[in-house]
Amino acid sequence: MPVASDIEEPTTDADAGGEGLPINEVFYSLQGEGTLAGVPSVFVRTSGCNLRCWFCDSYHTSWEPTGAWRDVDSIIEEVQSHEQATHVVLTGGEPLIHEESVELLERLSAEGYHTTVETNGTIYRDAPIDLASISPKLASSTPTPDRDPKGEGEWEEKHEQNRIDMDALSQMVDEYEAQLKFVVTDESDLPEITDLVDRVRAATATTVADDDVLLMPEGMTREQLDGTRSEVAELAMEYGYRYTPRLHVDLWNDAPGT
Ligand SMILES: C[S@@+](CC[C@H](N)C(=O)[O-])C[C@H]1O[C@@H](n2cnc3c(N)ncnc32)[C@H](O)[C@@H]1O
Ligand SMILES: Nc1nc2[nH]cc(C(=O)O)c2c(=O)[nH]1
Ligand code: SF4
Ligand SMILES: [Mg+2]
Repeated sequence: MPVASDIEEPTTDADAGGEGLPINEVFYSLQGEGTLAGVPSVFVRTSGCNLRCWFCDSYHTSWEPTGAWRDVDSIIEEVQSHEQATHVVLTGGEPLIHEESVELLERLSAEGYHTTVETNGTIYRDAPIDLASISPKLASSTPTPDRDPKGEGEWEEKHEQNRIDMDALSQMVDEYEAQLKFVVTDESDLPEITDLVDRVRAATATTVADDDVLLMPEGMTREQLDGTRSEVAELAMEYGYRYTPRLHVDLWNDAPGT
């Protein structure tokens, strides 16, 4: 499976502008999260993010964005090289910070692919998205000085201000088939989740069923998930929400390109 290091020379600043999209990695795997878990899929990971979750499992797309600028043709070509795949997952970083993601999705859709977009739900774009896999960020994601993986809390305020945009979130839920996939650190996250789900329900014309709400245990390694998955599974049963595993972590731990 191709990994980040297979992609030309990384740029140091994925926000710096260029032709096409800053791509951190393209790889073929099983969708590990959400309602399509287990489906063979090609992942296209853009670089750059408007948030900075302390726990981000894609550090080199957020805290230290790296990648190579690639045109849409070359990305499509690499996707098509995985001949068995009918599903493509566009992720990041935050893929919807890039206007060019719309063109990529249009081309993928025209080629007949099912498209999932993994997004933090803060930016709305009009694009052929078959599944909006929205992971709104909770207060427990905020990089306070004691949890900052890089600096001393410089991102705390910006992250806190930008992590929820109700207009973008509601529009996404209204326009696309959507799942709300929350990263759960412990039971203290649940009141915020129920409140946010209520607010989304009030703001949209769409029915958001309890099983459109997914609780995903926080953890980027098997060892970390060992500390969260049982509690999160119990919370899903208690609240009537859906549990999603992190199948890729269970299968391959934190290996690159999985
Ligand atoms: C790296 S993000 C990229 C897409 C988008 N920026 C977002 O956050 O939804 C992909 C998925 O991984 C989740 N994620 C990131 N770090 C995680 C961690 N340590 N444990 C569990 N899920 C994590 C995110 O919430 C999101 O659902
Ligand atoms: N196998 C696998 N499934 C995933 N689902 C969402 C992912 C992501 O990073 O967005 C992801 C990922 O990184 N790997
Ligand atoms: S929003 Fe997504 S990519 Fe950005 S820091 Fe959080 S988990 Fe990472
Ligand atoms: Mg991932």
